[in-house]
Amino acid sequence: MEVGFLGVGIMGKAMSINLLKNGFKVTVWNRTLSKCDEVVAHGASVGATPAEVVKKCKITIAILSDPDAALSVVFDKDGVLEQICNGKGYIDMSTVDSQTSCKISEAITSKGGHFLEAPVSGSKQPAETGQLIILAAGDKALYEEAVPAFNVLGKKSFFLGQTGNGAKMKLVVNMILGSVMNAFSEGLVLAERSGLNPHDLLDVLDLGGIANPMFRGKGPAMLRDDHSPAFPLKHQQKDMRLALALGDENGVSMPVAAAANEAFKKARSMGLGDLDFSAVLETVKLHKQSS
Ligand SMILES: NC(=O)C1=CN([C@@H]2O[C@H](COP(=O)(O)OP(=O)(O)OC[C@H]3O[C@@H](n4cnc5c(N)ncnc54)[C@H](OP(=O)(O)O)[C@@H]3O)[C@@H](O)[C@H]2O)C=CC1
Ligand SMILES: O=CCCC(=O)O
Repeated sequence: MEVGFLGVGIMGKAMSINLLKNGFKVTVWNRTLSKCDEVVAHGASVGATPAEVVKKCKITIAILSDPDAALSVVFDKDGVLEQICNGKGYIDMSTVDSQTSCKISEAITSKGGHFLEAPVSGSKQPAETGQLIILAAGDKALYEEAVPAFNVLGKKSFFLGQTGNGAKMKLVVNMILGSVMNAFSEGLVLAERSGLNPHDLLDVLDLGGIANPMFRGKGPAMLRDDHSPAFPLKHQQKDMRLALALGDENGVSMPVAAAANEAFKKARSMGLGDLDFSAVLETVKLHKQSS
């Protein structure tokens, strides 16, 4: 199957290379075109614009930073809308809000195209190893058509119904993720400042009821102040912001998520936005009591 791929950032690069390794033909585009080189080295072709990719491919996948980026590649000059038509499918795997997804869906379908949103849970390593969790919603027929690709990209795909449900599910998951990361960061600093060995804390956590792959995977690196980006903090803050807006729309009080969002905003203001979201740890370390 020939697949178009828009966006070869951390996720898109890993996912498009994974498709190539599993026998798919892939045509890639990235705003910064030079970033396509590594994917081309694995056998991809390059399209000069999103429109050119859509013209060439029956199905085009996108995974871009945020709502502005997702809208831009569809609506701007040389964008997806210029070539989408009857018989072609567009799958947006970016993490955006449901309003953005619905706006894109309406535009695609008004041109006769098919639209599926399919944000993913899981990060850089699951993207490299095909272990993502795919949260799809929208056009069921396009979902069925995309299952062979989803089976390469992920360990499990969910079809969640109407457009917007995938976006909402992803935001709920990442709201929890971001809140937990803040509590974990506070725990690491509290352990150290109160005279405990934080490595012992990691061992204790790993044996208990709140053991999880994130503590296990990121904890040791965080203790080394290594925040090499797998999931950039600026994207986690965007997700907290969008999840809080979803809370507003639905009258859900989320004081924990609101506090976590403030910590991520603080981290961004400290210039940590391009580091992993674990760098929120640095905001906890800022506060040192003077005796
Ligand atoms: N990293 C992770 O662990 C996960 C990320 N996600 C989500 O996936 C999406 C991508 O994440 P990730 O790969 O980490 O992000 P990156 O920051 O690594 O990549 C972002 C991509 O978006 C492109 N982009 C940004 N702005 C624009 C624009 N205005 N027009 C066109 N292209 C644009 C970038 O192009 P350029 O190279 O030119 O800047 C790049 O291709 C985000 O929505 C994120 O929340 C979901 C699950 C996990
Ligand atoms: O959206 C990003 C999710 C990152 C993760 O699941 O570790």
